[in-house]
Amino acid sequence: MTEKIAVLGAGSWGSVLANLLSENGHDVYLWSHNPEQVNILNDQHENPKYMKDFKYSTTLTATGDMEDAIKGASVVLIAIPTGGIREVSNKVGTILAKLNQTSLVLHATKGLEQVTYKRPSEILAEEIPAANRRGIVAITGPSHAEDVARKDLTAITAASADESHAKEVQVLFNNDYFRIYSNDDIVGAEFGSALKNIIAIGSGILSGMGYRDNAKAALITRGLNEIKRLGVAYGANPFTFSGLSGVGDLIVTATSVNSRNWRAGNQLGQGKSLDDVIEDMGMVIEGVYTTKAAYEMSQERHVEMPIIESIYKVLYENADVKVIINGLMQRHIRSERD
Ligand SMILES: NC(=O)C1=CN([C@@H]2O[C@H](COP(=O)(O)OP(=O)(O)OC[C@H]3O[C@@H](n4cnc5c(N)ncnc54)[C@H](OP(=O)(O)O)[C@@H]3O)[C@@H](O)[C@H]2O)C=CC1
Ligand SMILES: O=C(CO)COP(=O)(O)O
Repeated sequence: MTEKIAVLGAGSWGSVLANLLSENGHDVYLWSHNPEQVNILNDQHENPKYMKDFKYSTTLTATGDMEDAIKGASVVLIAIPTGGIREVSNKVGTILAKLNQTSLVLHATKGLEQVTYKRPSEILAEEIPAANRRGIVAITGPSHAEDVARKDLTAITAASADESHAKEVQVLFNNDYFRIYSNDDIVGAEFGSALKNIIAIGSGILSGMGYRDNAKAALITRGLNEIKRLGVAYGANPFTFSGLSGVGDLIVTATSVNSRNWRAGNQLGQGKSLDDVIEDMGMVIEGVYTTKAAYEMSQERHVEMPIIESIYKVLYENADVKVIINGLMQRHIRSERD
Protein backbone atom coordinates (compact mmCIF):
# COMPACT_ATOMS: atom_id res chain seq x y z
CA MET A 1 0.00 0.00 0.00
CA THR A 2 1.29 3.47 -0.86
CA GLU A 3 1.76 5.70 2.20
CA LYS A 4 2.57 9.39 2.45
CA ILE A 5 5.86 9.58 4.37
CA ALA A 6 7.65 12.69 5.65
CA VAL A 7 11.42 12.40 6.02
CA LEU A 8 12.91 15.25 8.04
CA GLY A 9 16.61 15.95 7.50
CA ALA A 10 18.25 15.88 4.07
CA GLY A 11 21.79 14.94 5.08
CA SER A 12 23.43 11.72 3.90
CA TRP A 13 21.13 9.32 5.73
CA GLY A 14 17.78 11.14 5.55
CA SER A 15 18.11 11.75 1.82
CA VAL A 16 19.10 8.17 1.00
CA LEU A 17 16.31 6.69 3.14
CA ALA A 18 13.82 9.05 1.49
CA ASN A 19 15.07 7.92 -1.91
CA LEU A 20 14.67 4.24 -0.96
CA LEU A 21 11.13 4.78 0.31
CA SER A 22 10.26 6.71 -2.84
CA GLU A 23 11.63 3.94 -5.04
CA ASN A 24 9.57 1.48 -2.96
CA GLY A 25 6.50 3.32 -4.30
CA HIS A 26 5.64 5.61 -1.38
CA ASP A 27 4.70 9.27 -1.66
CA VAL A 28 7.75 10.78 0.03
CA TYR A 29 8.36 14.39 1.10
CA LEU A 30 11.93 15.16 2.14
CA TRP A 31 12.17 18.23 4.36
CA SER A 32 15.30 20.39 4.66
CA HIS A 33 15.77 23.74 6.38
CA ASN A 34 18.07 24.78 3.53
CA PRO A 35 16.09 26.31 0.59
CA GLU A 36 19.01 26.04 -1.83
CA GLN A 37 19.32 22.31 -1.11
CA VAL A 38 15.55 21.88 -1.68
CA ASN A 39 15.81 23.54 -5.11
CA ILE A 40 18.75 21.41 -6.23
CA LEU A 41 17.01 18.23 -5.04
CA ASN A 42 13.82 19.08 -6.96
CA ASP A 43 15.42 20.49 -10.11
CA GLN A 44 18.58 18.39 -10.52
CA HIS A 45 17.77 15.41 -8.23
CA GLU A 46 21.14 15.86 -6.53
CA ASN A 47 22.42 16.58 -3.01
CA PRO A 48 26.02 17.59 -3.70
CA LYS A 49 27.17 18.42 -0.16
CA TYR A 50 26.12 15.07 1.28
CA MET A 51 25.91 12.48 -1.54
CA LYS A 52 28.31 13.50 -4.28
CA ASP A 53 27.55 12.05 -7.75
CA PHE A 54 24.30 10.36 -6.63
CA LYS A 55 21.10 10.86 -8.63
CA TYR A 56 17.88 10.78 -6.58
CA SER A 57 14.58 9.37 -7.80
CA THR A 58 12.51 11.85 -9.80
CA THR A 59 9.47 10.76 -7.76
CA LEU A 60 10.98 12.19 -4.55
CA THR A 61 9.69 15.65 -3.54
CA ALA A 62 11.87 17.97 -1.46
CA THR A 63 10.30 20.79 0.54
CA GLY A 64 11.34 23.54 2.90
CA ASP A 65 7.88 23.59 4.49
CA MET A 66 7.71 21.08 7.34
CA GLU A 67 3.94 21.33 7.68
CA ASP A 68 3.53 20.56 3.98
CA ALA A 69 5.71 17.45 4.43
CA ILE A 70 3.85 16.24 7.54
CA LYS A 71 0.25 17.00 6.54
CA GLY A 72 -1.50 13.70 5.79
CA ALA A 73 1.68 11.63 6.36
CA SER A 74 0.98 8.34 8.14
CA VAL A 75 4.69 8.08 8.97
CA VAL A 76 7.17 10.79 10.00
CA LEU A 77 10.84 9.79 9.91
CA ILE A 78 13.32 12.08 11.69
CA ALA A 79 16.90 11.71 10.38
CA ILE A 80 18.65 14.56 12.18
CA PRO A 81 21.85 14.34 14.27
CA THR A 82 21.41 14.09 18.04
CA GLY A 83 22.28 17.77 18.56
CA GLY A 84 19.23 18.87 16.55
CA ILE A 85 16.66 16.17 17.22
CA ARG A 86 14.98 17.90 20.18
CA GLU A 87 14.45 21.13 18.23
CA VAL A 88 13.06 19.29 15.19
CA SER A 89 10.85 16.93 17.26
CA ASN A 90 9.41 19.92 19.08
CA LYS A 91 8.41 21.43 15.72
CA VAL A 92 6.93 18.08 14.65
CA GLY A 93 4.88 17.92 17.87
CA THR A 94 3.56 21.44 17.34
CA ILE A 95 2.59 20.74 13.72
CA LEU A 96 0.94 17.38 14.46
CA ALA A 97 -1.07 18.96 17.29
CA LYS A 98 -2.12 21.89 15.08
CA LEU A 99 -3.21 19.48 12.32
CA ASN A 100 -4.92 17.26 14.89
CA GLN A 101 -3.07 14.38 13.22
CA THR A 102 -1.62 11.15 14.66
CA SER A 103 1.34 9.57 12.87
CA LEU A 104 3.80 6.77 13.45
CA VAL A 105 7.09 8.46 14.39
CA LEU A 106 10.42 6.93 13.36
CA HIS A 107 13.95 8.13 13.95
CA ALA A 108 17.32 7.16 12.51
CA THR A 109 19.51 9.08 14.96
CA LYS A 110 22.52 7.45 16.63
CA GLY A 111 23.59 9.24 19.77
CA LEU A 112 22.80 10.34 23.33
CA GLU A 113 21.81 13.88 24.22
CA GLN A 114 24.39 16.03 25.97
CA VAL A 115 23.65 16.87 29.63
CA THR A 116 20.35 14.92 29.82
CA TYR A 117 21.90 11.63 28.48
CA LYS A 118 18.53 10.93 26.86
CA ARG A 119 18.12 8.47 23.99
CA PRO A 120 16.47 9.80 20.79
CA SER A 121 13.21 7.95 21.48
CA GLU A 122 13.01 9.51 24.95
CA ILE A 123 13.40 12.96 23.37
CA LEU A 124 10.63 12.20 20.85
CA ALA A 125 8.34 11.02 23.66
CA GLU A 126 8.95 14.30 25.52
CA GLU A 127 8.51 16.62 22.54
CA ILE A 128 5.64 15.02 20.59
CA PRO A 129 2.30 14.82 22.43
CA ALA A 130 1.19 11.23 23.07
CA ALA A 131 -2.13 11.90 21.31
CA ASN A 132 -0.27 12.78 18.10
CA ARG A 133 2.03 9.75 17.87
CA ARG A 134 0.85 6.22 17.25
CA GLY A 135 4.20 4.79 18.30
CA ILE A 136 7.95 5.43 18.24
CA VAL A 137 10.36 3.26 16.25
CA ALA A 138 14.16 3.48 16.00
CA ILE A 139 15.68 2.28 12.74
CA THR A 140 19.28 1.36 13.29
CA GLY A 141 21.99 -1.07 12.28
CA PRO A 142 24.93 -1.46 9.90
CA SER A 143 24.05 0.87 7.04
CA HIS A 144 26.37 3.39 5.44
CA ALA A 145 24.29 5.76 3.33
CA GLU A 146 26.82 5.38 0.49
CA ASP A 147 26.28 1.59 0.38
CA VAL A 148 22.49 1.85 0.50
CA ALA A 149 22.62 4.44 -2.30
CA ARG A 150 24.41 1.92 -4.53
CA LYS A 151 21.90 -0.76 -3.48
CA ASP A 152 24.46 -2.88 -1.65
CA LEU A 153 22.85 -5.66 0.41
CA THR A 154 21.89 -4.23 3.80
CA ALA A 155 20.12 -5.61 6.90
CA ILE A 156 19.13 -3.40 9.82
CA THR A 157 16.79 -3.35 12.84
CA ALA A 158 13.51 -1.57 13.52
CA ALA A 159 13.11 -1.41 17.30
CA SER A 160 10.04 -0.36 19.24
CA ALA A 161 8.68 -1.11 22.70
CA ASP A 162 5.56 -2.21 20.81
CA GLU A 163 6.98 -4.61 18.24
CA SER A 164 3.85 -4.36 16.07
CA HIS A 165 5.00 -0.85 15.11
CA ALA A 166 8.44 -2.17 14.16
CA LYS A 167 6.72 -4.77 11.98
CA GLU A 168 4.84 -2.02 10.12
CA VAL A 169 8.18 -0.39 9.39
CA GLN A 170 9.57 -3.64 7.99
CA VAL A 171 6.88 -3.59 5.32
CA LEU A 172 7.60 0.01 4.32
CA PHE A 173 11.33 -0.44 3.79
CA ASN A 174 11.89 -4.06 2.75
CA ASN A 175 12.97 -4.67 -0.83
CA ASP A 176 15.43 -6.91 -2.68
CA TYR A 177 18.55 -5.19 -1.27
CA PHE A 178 17.30 -3.75 2.05
CA ARG A 179 16.01 -6.03 4.80
CA ILE A 180 14.70 -5.01 8.23
CA TYR A 181 14.40 -7.21 11.31
CA SER A 182 12.09 -6.23 14.17
CA ASN A 183 13.08 -5.99 17.85
CA ASP A 184 11.15 -4.90 20.96
CA ASP A 185 14.24 -3.68 22.83
CA ILE A 186 14.50 -0.05 21.76
CA VAL A 187 16.73 0.73 24.76
CA GLY A 188 19.38 -1.78 23.67
CA ALA A 189 19.08 -0.82 19.99
CA GLU A 190 19.63 2.86 20.78
CA PHE A 191 22.50 2.22 23.17
CA GLY A 192 24.28 -0.09 20.71
CA SER A 193 23.99 2.33 17.80
CA ALA A 194 25.06 5.35 19.86
CA LEU A 195 28.05 3.81 21.64
CA LYS A 196 29.55 2.00 18.62
CA ASN A 197 30.57 5.41 17.26
CA ILE A 198 32.97 5.84 20.19
CA ILE A 199 34.69 2.54 19.45
CA ALA A 200 34.83 3.48 15.74
CA ILE A 201 36.77 6.62 16.67
CA GLY A 202 39.14 4.45 18.75
CA SER A 203 39.57 2.02 15.85
CA GLY A 204 40.38 4.90 13.50
CA ILE A 205 42.94 6.27 15.97
CA LEU A 206 44.71 2.90 16.10
CA SER A 207 44.82 2.67 12.28
CA GLY A 208 46.06 6.24 12.01
CA MET A 209 48.91 5.34 14.37
CA GLY A 210 49.86 2.29 12.29
CA TYR A 211 48.34 -0.48 14.40
CA ARG A 212 46.78 -3.29 12.37
CA ASP A 213 44.14 -6.03 12.50
CA ASN A 214 44.96 -7.63 15.88
CA ALA A 215 44.60 -4.28 17.62
CA LYS A 216 41.35 -3.55 15.81
CA ALA A 217 39.85 -6.94 16.75
CA ALA A 218 40.86 -6.50 20.39
CA LEU A 219 39.33 -3.02 20.54
CA ILE A 220 36.07 -4.07 18.88
CA THR A 221 35.62 -7.13 21.10
CA ARG A 222 36.47 -5.48 24.40
CA GLY A 223 34.62 -2.32 23.28
CA LEU A 224 31.45 -4.34 22.69
CA ASN A 225 31.75 -5.61 26.26
CA GLU A 226 31.74 -2.03 27.55
CA ILE A 227 28.80 -1.03 25.31
CA LYS A 228 26.82 -3.96 26.66
CA ARG A 229 27.74 -3.19 30.29
CA LEU A 230 26.55 0.42 30.10
CA GLY A 231 23.43 -0.49 28.10
CA VAL A 232 22.41 -3.18 30.57
CA ALA A 233 22.96 -0.74 33.48
CA TYR A 234 20.36 1.48 31.81
CA GLY A 235 17.82 -1.30 31.16
CA ALA A 236 18.84 -2.87 27.83
CA ASN A 237 18.46 -6.58 27.04
CA PRO A 238 22.02 -8.01 26.73
CA PHE A 239 20.92 -10.16 23.75
CA THR A 240 20.32 -7.05 21.62
CA PHE A 241 24.07 -6.31 21.55
CA SER A 242 24.65 -9.54 19.58
CA GLY A 243 22.31 -8.26 16.87
CA LEU A 244 22.43 -5.83 13.96
CA SER A 245 22.13 -2.71 16.13
CA GLY A 246 24.95 -4.01 18.38
CA VAL A 247 27.83 -5.99 16.96
CA GLY A 248 26.54 -5.46 13.40
CA ASP A 249 26.72 -1.69 13.55
CA LEU A 250 29.98 -1.86 15.50
CA ILE A 251 31.63 -3.92 12.75
CA VAL A 252 30.51 -1.67 9.92
CA THR A 253 31.54 1.53 11.67
CA ALA A 254 34.78 0.43 13.32
CA THR A 255 36.21 -1.20 10.17
CA SER A 256 35.15 1.04 7.29
CA VAL A 257 36.70 4.05 5.60
CA ASN A 258 33.11 5.12 4.83
CA SER A 259 32.51 5.75 8.53
CA ARG A 260 32.90 9.39 9.49
CA ASN A 261 33.64 8.34 13.06
CA TRP A 262 36.41 5.99 11.88
CA ARG A 263 37.81 8.62 9.53
CA ALA A 264 37.80 11.21 12.33
CA GLY A 265 39.73 8.81 14.57
CA ASN A 266 42.15 7.99 11.76
CA GLN A 267 43.00 11.67 11.33
CA LEU A 268 43.39 12.11 15.09
CA GLY A 269 45.75 9.12 15.11
CA GLN A 270 47.83 10.88 12.46
CA GLY A 271 48.17 13.91 14.70
CA LYS A 272 45.43 16.26 13.45
CA SER A 273 43.59 18.30 16.10
CA LEU A 274 39.96 17.51 16.98
CA ASP A 275 38.81 20.99 15.97
CA ASP A 276 40.39 20.63 12.52
CA VAL A 277 38.91 17.13 12.07
CA ILE A 278 35.40 18.38 12.89
CA GLU A 279 35.74 21.40 10.61
CA ASP A 280 37.07 19.39 7.65
CA MET A 281 34.47 16.60 7.90
CA GLY A 282 31.50 18.90 7.14
CA MET A 283 29.14 16.14 8.35
CA VAL A 284 28.21 14.99 11.81
CA ILE A 285 30.73 12.93 13.86
CA GLU A 286 28.26 11.69 16.47
CA GLY A 287 30.85 9.71 18.48
CA VAL A 288 32.66 12.85 19.61
CA TYR A 289 29.61 14.01 21.57
CA THR A 290 28.42 10.54 22.60
CA THR A 291 31.84 9.88 24.17
CA LYS A 292 31.24 12.71 26.64
CA ALA A 293 27.71 11.55 27.49
CA ALA A 294 28.75 7.90 27.85
CA TYR A 295 31.74 8.74 30.04
CA GLU A 296 29.60 10.85 32.37
CA MET A 297 26.92 8.12 32.48
CA SER A 298 29.53 5.50 33.40
CA GLN A 299 30.71 7.71 36.26
CA GLU A 300 27.14 8.21 37.45
CA ARG A 301 26.31 4.48 37.47
CA HIS A 302 29.81 3.26 38.46
CA VAL A 303 30.18 1.17 35.30
CA GLU A 304 33.78 0.25 34.48
CA MET A 305 34.57 1.29 30.88
CA PRO A 306 38.35 1.66 30.49
CA ILE A 307 38.34 1.92 26.68
CA ILE A 308 35.58 4.53 26.48
CA GLU A 309 37.17 6.43 29.38
CA SER A 310 40.48 6.41 27.49
CA ILE A 311 38.87 7.78 24.32
CA TYR A 312 37.20 10.46 26.44
CA LYS A 313 40.62 11.48 27.81
CA VAL A 314 42.09 11.66 24.31
CA LEU A 315 39.21 13.77 22.96
CA TYR A 316 38.51 16.02 25.94
CA GLU A 317 41.67 16.09 28.07
CA ASN A 318 44.25 16.09 25.29
CA ALA A 319 45.79 12.91 26.73
CA ASP A 320 48.77 11.38 24.94
CA VAL A 321 47.46 8.38 22.99
CA LYS A 322 50.62 6.31 23.44
CA VAL A 323 50.47 6.76 27.23
CA ILE A 324 46.75 5.88 27.17
CA ILE A 325 47.35 2.69 25.14
CA ASN A 326 50.17 1.68 27.45
CA GLY A 327 47.88 2.19 30.44
CA LEU A 328 45.20 -0.03 28.90
CA MET A 329 47.66 -2.81 28.06
CA GLN A 330 49.15 -2.73 31.58
CA ARG A 331 45.85 -2.90 33.47
CA HIS A 332 45.49 -5.65 36.05
CA ILE A 333 45.16 -9.06 34.38
CA ARG A 334 41.70 -10.53 34.58
CA SER A 335 39.28 -13.15 33.27
CA GLU A 336 37.59 -12.48 29.93
CA ARG A 337 34.23 -13.09 31.60
CA ASP A 338 34.61 -10.61 34.51
N1 LIG B 1 25.21 8.70 7.13
C1 LIG B 1 24.99 7.43 7.44
O1 LIG B 1 25.46 6.52 6.75
C2 LIG B 1 24.15 7.09 8.62
C3 LIG B 1 23.81 8.03 9.59
N2 LIG B 1 23.05 7.67 10.67
C4 LIG B 1 22.66 8.63 11.70
O2 LIG B 1 21.68 9.49 11.16
C5 LIG B 1 21.74 10.78 11.81
C6 LIG B 1 21.84 11.85 10.72
O3 LIG B 1 23.07 11.64 10.10
P1 LIG B 1 23.47 12.08 8.64
O4 LIG B 1 22.31 12.27 7.74
O5 LIG B 1 24.51 11.14 8.20
O6 LIG B 1 24.15 13.50 8.99
P2 LIG B 1 24.70 14.58 7.99
O7 LIG B 1 25.74 15.34 8.74
O8 LIG B 1 25.03 13.95 6.70
O9 LIG B 1 23.41 15.53 7.75
C7 LIG B 1 22.71 16.11 8.82
C8 LIG B 1 21.49 16.82 8.26
O10 LIG B 1 20.69 17.27 9.35
C9 LIG B 1 20.47 18.68 9.19
N3 LIG B 1 20.32 19.30 10.50
C10 LIG B 1 21.18 19.25 11.55
N4 LIG B 1 20.67 19.90 12.61
C11 LIG B 1 19.46 20.40 12.21
C12 LIG B 1 18.46 21.16 12.85
N5 LIG B 1 18.58 21.54 14.12
N6 LIG B 1 17.35 21.49 12.13
C13 LIG B 1 17.22 21.10 10.85
N7 LIG B 1 18.13 20.35 10.19
C14 LIG B 1 19.24 20.01 10.87
C15 LIG B 1 21.70 19.18 8.44
O11 LIG B 1 21.43 20.43 7.85
P3 LIG B 1 22.63 21.37 7.33
O12 LIG B 1 23.03 20.84 5.98
O13 LIG B 1 22.00 22.71 7.25
O14 LIG B 1 23.74 21.28 8.34
C16 LIG B 1 21.86 18.04 7.43
O15 LIG B 1 20.94 18.16 6.38
C17 LIG B 1 22.98 10.72 12.72
O16 LIG B 1 22.57 10.48 14.04
C18 LIG B 1 23.79 9.54 12.18
O17 LIG B 1 24.57 8.91 13.17
C19 LIG B 1 22.57 6.40 10.80
C20 LIG B 1 22.86 5.44 9.86
C21 LIG B 1 23.68 5.71 8.71
O1 LIG C 1 25.99 4.57 11.54
C1 LIG C 1 26.57 4.45 10.48
C2 LIG C 1 26.58 3.17 9.73
O2 LIG C 1 25.74 2.21 10.31
C3 LIG C 1 27.32 5.59 9.90
O3 LIG C 1 28.44 5.80 10.67
P1 LIG C 1 29.25 7.17 10.57
O4 LIG C 1 28.38 8.24 11.16
O5 LIG C 1 30.50 6.92 11.35
O6 LIG C 1 29.54 7.42 9.11
